[in-house]
Amino acid sequence: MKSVVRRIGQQLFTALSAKGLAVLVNHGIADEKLKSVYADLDNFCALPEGCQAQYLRDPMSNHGYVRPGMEQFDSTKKELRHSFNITTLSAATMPAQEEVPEFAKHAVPLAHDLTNLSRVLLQALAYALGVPPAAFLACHSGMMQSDGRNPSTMRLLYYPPVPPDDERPRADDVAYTRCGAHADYGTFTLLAQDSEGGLEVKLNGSDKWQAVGHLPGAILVQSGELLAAWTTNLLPALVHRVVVPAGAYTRARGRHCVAFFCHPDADAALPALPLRAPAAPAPPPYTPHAHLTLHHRLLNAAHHLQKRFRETYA
Ligand SMILES: O=C(O)CCC(=O)C(=O)O
Ligand SMILES: [Fe+2]
Repeated sequence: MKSVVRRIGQQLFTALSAKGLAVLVNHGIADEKLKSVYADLDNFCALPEGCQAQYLRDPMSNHGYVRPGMEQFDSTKKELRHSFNITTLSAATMPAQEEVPEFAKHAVPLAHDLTNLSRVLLQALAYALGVPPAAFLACHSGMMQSDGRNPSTMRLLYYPPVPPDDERPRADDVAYTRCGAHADYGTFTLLAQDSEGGLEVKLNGSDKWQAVGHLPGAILVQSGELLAAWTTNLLPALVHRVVVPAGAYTRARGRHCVAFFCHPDADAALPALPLRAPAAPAPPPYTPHAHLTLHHRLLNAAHHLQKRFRETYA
């Protein structure tokens, strides 16, 4: 088992250091589990606003429903996106049985699966970086423990169909997008998506957006800002966005995905990296929020996260 995890670590390190992105196959999470939560989120989005309002995101815990426009990465466009952030697994904080019958029943096991998968990847990465796997794992011990010690979040996302240009009132002369450019804030993000497409990334060193193709059943691993800061950019954060597809047919369809944002515990001090690393590559040309110094980010992951939330949530 240990040698398998080591090998995964080597492959993950190679992919994340070259691209900030890795593709996982044979991860053991059945597609049906994802389809079930996609359907539950559709049902939640179809509820009357008054009913949804009980579940609006709580800024303290980051848990809850985020309506389109409430979180913006790109202030120049309207971001058409519904999210349901899950940071605690208590059924009382999820849509009730009478509203979306199996929401909690589907979401909780999926959150456990993604937590377990994250734990394997954390150990694998630790081997590759030369830090003690148990210590690195211990820095993430509060993931999905529902006790407020760790900000890791499973987010269900639904991007509704985009209104066709000719049906948009002139006064509403606003450009739409699905998700503006950003890098995620934590250690890494696991991303499972349906086959609709639209995800684009800037691979390390390039200023060009590249579409990420859809590999059925695969889960993407995207490195986050905290991992980049901790490794002094040996593993650069992946800048990504979700664009509106070009064709009228695909624009008229919704897109679903599940993102699992893996973060360290709020009070964790990450183990020091051994100085075996080669010289860190130059930072990517697009460095969002460059005013936050590396030093500051490293010392205070919790403040870093709160700052990002202030920047993006209305
Ligand atoms: O929908 C996606 O594929 C990505 C969503 C995303 O980047 C985010 O919520 O941070
Ligand atoms: Fe993201």
